Amino acid sequence: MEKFKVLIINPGSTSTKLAIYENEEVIMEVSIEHDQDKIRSYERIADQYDFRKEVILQALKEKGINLEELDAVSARGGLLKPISGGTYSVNESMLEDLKVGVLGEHASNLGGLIANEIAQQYDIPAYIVDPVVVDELLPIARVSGHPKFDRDSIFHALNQKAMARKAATELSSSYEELDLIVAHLGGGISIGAHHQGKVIDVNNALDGEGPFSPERSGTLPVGALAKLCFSGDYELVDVKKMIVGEGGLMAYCGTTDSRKIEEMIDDGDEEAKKYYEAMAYQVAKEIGAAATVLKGNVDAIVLTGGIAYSELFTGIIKDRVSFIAPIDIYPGENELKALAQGALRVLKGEEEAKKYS
Ligand SMILES: Nc1ncnc2c1ncn2[C@@H]1O[C@H](COP(=O)(O)OP(=O)(O)OP(=O)(O)O)[C@@H](O)[C@H]1O
Ligand SMILES: CCCC(=O)O
Repeated sequence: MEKFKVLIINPGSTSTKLAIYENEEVIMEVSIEHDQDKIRSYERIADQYDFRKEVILQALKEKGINLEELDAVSARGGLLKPISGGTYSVNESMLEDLKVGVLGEHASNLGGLIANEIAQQYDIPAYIVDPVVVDELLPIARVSGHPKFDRDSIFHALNQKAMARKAATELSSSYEELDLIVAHLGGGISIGAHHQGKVIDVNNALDGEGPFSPERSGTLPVGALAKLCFSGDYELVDVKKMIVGEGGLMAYCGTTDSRKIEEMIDDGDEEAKKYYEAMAYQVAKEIGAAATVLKGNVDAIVLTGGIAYSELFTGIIKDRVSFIAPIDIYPGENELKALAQGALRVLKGEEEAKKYS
């Protein structure tokens, strides 16, 4: 069997994760935690380009990786224009959009850019796989409630699709044949209705939709929010932070770390208990909504992301949604493997790389 060696790059807000895969096997994996003061010293995420690239190259050097042996680079990226799911070749239009942040700033914008530079140097292809802007929404799901606003699909597409494929394998079926609900429970929370391989509805996890999460507000009462915006007490930047970064558990309990919240609950903190349960309640409610999108035909509900490690949290959700379908719990995320698999499907000729335009 032909062997392919792929460098994987996954830039997150506080860390950069790297791996080398030889076909499905991990040869090396490392998570580089960045100095937060250093990260904050850059005005824009795009300004971190040189810093992150150097850190990556240094880490690969320290691990003794010979970049000449690589067959491809696969990266997480980015806030591009809406696209369907799959593996994309990094091309000029994509690089332009990642540089200017066509849909906004996100750490994953750096993925395609850095992958491209390394790939060019070694004359190999660079790919991105299932970026956060994967948009497979049904036309009806795009309607917001006012013609001035459309609903956008921004979510944990890479991990949701990887875990949906895993669930399909365990059901001895294929992703394209099943109807699944996938709840990614991380710093942000997204709940996707997957219908035969397409995410036909999902909450926009980066812009105040869906359940609240450790660091995000989710949907807020819109009239009260409009009033607050015009109170004169807040700038746009403050309100944006309430929605993403400093909303949700952070605003209620002062931490985004669910493990700390559980310690607070163990110590008898009733407020922490109320808000943690409320977050699980909102997740369950959104899963119920996704079940209606799938008209009740749900083969499985998948719970994933960091908080899926918590038996307390998943227990509250299970209690409310187990009547809908069997529940599979795949804690954490498998984004590095998903990036490798996306590139491998193309390198092995099982899929053609899509073109971004
Ligand atoms: N064993 C655990 N038990 C409970 N919660 C946990 C556990 N491990 C991680 N978490 C929680 O998971 C959350 C972070 O999840 P994750 O690492 O998936 O998010 P992220 O990668 O930072 O953000 P995102 O998933 O939105 O990209 C935090 O609230 C963290 O406390
Ligand atoms: C919603 C996209 C991924 C994230 O930043 O949480």
